[in-house]
Amino acid sequence: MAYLVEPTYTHGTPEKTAVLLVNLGTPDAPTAAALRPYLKQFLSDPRVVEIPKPIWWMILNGIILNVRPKKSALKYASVWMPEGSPLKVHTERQTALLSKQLSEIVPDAPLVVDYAMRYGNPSIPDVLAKLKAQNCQRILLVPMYPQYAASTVATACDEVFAQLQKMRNAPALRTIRHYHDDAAYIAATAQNVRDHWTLHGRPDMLLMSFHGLPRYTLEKGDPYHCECHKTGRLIAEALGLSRDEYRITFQSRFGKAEWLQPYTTATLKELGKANTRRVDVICPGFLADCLETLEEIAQEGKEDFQHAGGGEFHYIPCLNERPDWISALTKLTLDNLQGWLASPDAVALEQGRLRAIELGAQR
Ligand SMILES: C=CC1=C(C)c2cc3[nH]c(cc4nc(cc5[nH]c(cc1n2)c(C)c5CCC(=O)O)C(CCC(=O)O)=C4C)c(C)c3C=C
Ligand SMILES: [Fe+2]
Ligand SMILES: [Fe+2]
Repeated sequence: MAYLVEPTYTHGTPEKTAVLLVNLGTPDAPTAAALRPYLKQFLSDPRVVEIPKPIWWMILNGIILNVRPKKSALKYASVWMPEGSPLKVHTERQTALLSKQLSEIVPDAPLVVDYAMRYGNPSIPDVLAKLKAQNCQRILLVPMYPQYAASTVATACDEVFAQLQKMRNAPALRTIRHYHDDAAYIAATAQNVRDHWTLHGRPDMLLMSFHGLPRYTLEKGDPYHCECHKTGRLIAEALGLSRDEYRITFQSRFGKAEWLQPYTTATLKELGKANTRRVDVICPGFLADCLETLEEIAQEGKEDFQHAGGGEFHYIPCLNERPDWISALTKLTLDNLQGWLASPDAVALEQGRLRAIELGAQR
C-alpha cells in the first residue's frame, strides 16, 4: 500500500534554516488599477483599521476604494524607480546584501534568505511555500520595523502563523518583536545623519518623523509611541544633541480620528512660520525609502515648511543599503539564530557575530 505524503515532502534534501524579512508591501504598479487591490487588502486588515467591520466595510468599499487609488497612484508615480516601487527595490537589495554578508560570515550554514510583503507581492503565503519546497524547517521572521506596532509587526506574525496553521509538517518559527534600541541600528542611523552633516553642515533643527498611529492605540497599550521616543532619544544622544535641537513627530495621518501627536506637518509649518533657517528630517522608523518618506516628507513636507516661511529643507534618506545598516541587520539575524545551526556552525556563528560587529565598525 502506498503511503500518502505531502506534495512538498523532501526526504533526503538537507534541512535548511530560513531568514525571512517581512515588510509592509506596495502596489505592483503606480496605477489606480494596481492600487485598488493593494489598498483593499491593507485596509481590510483588522489589525490596521479597528473600526467595527460592518461600518468600516461600507466606508472602505463605498468611499475610500473609489477615491484613494487614483490619488495615491499619482503620488506613487512621482517616486517610482525604473526597477519598481522604492520600498520593494530597497527591500530586495537589503535581502541580497544580508544574504551575501551571512554567506561570507557563516559560509557552511544551510541558510536561505528571502523577503515577503504583508500586503501585495511577493506575498507571505507564496514565499512560505517556496521556503517549504526548499526544506526550510526553521524560519526566523525579521519584521522590517524597528518599533513594534500591532498594525505592523503583529499582523506580519499573524499572517505567517495563519499559513503555518494550514501545514501538517510545519517549520519552527522565531520572531523578532522589535529592535528600536539596538545599538548597531542606532549607531547606523546616527552615522547616516553625521555623514549628511559632514557634506552639508548642520541644521537649526533635526526633525525625527515616525509613521503615526491612531491615538487610541497608545491608550490600549501599544508600545509603539514609547519605542519611537526611545529611538529618538538614543539617536539624539549618539549625536550629542540638546533637547532644543531635535523634535520627535508623527506623520501619515489616515482618517478623521486623532493620531499620535505632534504631527509632522503641523510642526514643519510651525518651524516655517518661525522662519527657521534650516530643518533636516530623518524617518528612523522606516528602514527603506518609500512613498511615505520620498513623497510625503521630501516633497510635501518641504513645501509645507518653505511655504510657511522656512529656509533650507534637507531630507536625509533612510538606511536603505548602507553597509553599517546591513552589518547591523546581519548581527541582529545572527543573534537570533543562536542554537539553530548545527553544532560545528555554532562556533562559526559566534565568530560571525564578532565579524559583523567588526564590519559595522570599519565602515
Ligand atoms: C513604519 C511603520 C508603519 C506603521 C506603524 C503604519 C501604520 C498605518 N498605516 C496606515 C495607512 C497607510 N499606510 C500606507 C503606506 C505605508 N505605511 C508604511 C508603514 C507603516 N504604516 C509604509 C512603509 C508605507 C509605504 C508603502 C509604499 O508602498 O511605499 C498607505 C498606502 C499609501 C497611501 O495610499 O497613502 C496607507 C493607506 C494605517 C491606517 C496605519 C495604522 C493604523
Ligand atoms: Fe502606513
Ligand atoms: Fe502617506
